[in-house]
Amino acid sequence: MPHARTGTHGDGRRGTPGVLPPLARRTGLRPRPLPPERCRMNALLSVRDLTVRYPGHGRRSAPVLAVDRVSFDVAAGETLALIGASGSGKSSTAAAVLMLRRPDGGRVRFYGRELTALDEKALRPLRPSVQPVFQDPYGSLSPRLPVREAVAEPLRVQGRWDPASGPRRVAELLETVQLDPRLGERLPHELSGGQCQACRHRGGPWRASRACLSWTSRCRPLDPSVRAGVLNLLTGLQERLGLAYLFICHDLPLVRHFAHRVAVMDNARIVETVPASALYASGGPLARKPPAADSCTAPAEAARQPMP
Ligand SMILES: Nc1ncnc2c1ncn2[C@@H]1O[C@H](COP(=O)(O)OP(=O)(O)OP(=O)(O)O)[C@@H](O)[C@H]1O
Repeated sequence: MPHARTGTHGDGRRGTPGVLPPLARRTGLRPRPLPPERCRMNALLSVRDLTVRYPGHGRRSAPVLAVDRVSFDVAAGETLALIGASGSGKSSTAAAVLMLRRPDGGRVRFYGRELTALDEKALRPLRPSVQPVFQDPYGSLSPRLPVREAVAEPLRVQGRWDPASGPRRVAELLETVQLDPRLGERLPHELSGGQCQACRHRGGPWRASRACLSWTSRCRPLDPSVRAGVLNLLTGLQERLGLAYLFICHDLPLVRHFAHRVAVMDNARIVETVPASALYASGGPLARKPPAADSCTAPAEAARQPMP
């Protein structure tokens, strides 16, 4: 078995403070190591020929082909960013991967199980391992439950709640995500957006040693230090637990920093997959067509990603 190694991004980011990318310097984001070699060889999430169609509404509107035979892999410990112009099919891809919407074609294989072949009942136990993190952090927490209850909920659901040790474990977990345990008494609307996002990850260490998180987010411009905190938290969890992330975001500098690879969607297809460090490189996907300040573009002329 090959020896696991910690790599670099090829641009000298790891472990060399003098050459940290500007975004990391400005925001306090941690530099990202590449996933170990052995992890990159094993796809945790494998998507093949994924297809999503929406029916037309009424007699005049035609059906929409939102995802057209999309294929990609994400390894344990790896972040794959999905970028592309608005309407290119990113959210529909994420929804189908998460099986929130049954795909109309193709296969989704997660941790060796073919999700697309399972019915709802068989999917249920796998759901905690494939988690979305939505752009609205408030919407993912019950508005009426104090934060400590939201944190305790996975343990209760799994029948693992121990009244003697439970409160201490909740406090420890809040500390793990860098929240003062006293915040546990508050309701979600009494927390900042970043604090809510941190709570949303409460189940991570308990729920799954492997998880696929889809951040179906436009990375709303939270306070940069809060956002850096959330992303550092995600990075820490990924390193500790070998999580795979599918990261959907319009903030390209952030994508370049946070992701290992980037898949570019255009008109329902993945047209190119490149290392994140190549995002702005000469001849790279975005070098050909500079992105607008708040959005991203996809090269229409690029060939479809070949199937492995
Ligand atoms: N429920 C729906 N019914 C019909 N068409 C839909 C539906 N949801 C999305 N679409 C269409 O599918 C296509 C892909 O939409 P999708 O939301 O996946 O794109 P996106 O890349 O995530 O866009 P954005 O970056 O704006 O969120 C678009 O043309 C959109 O209008």
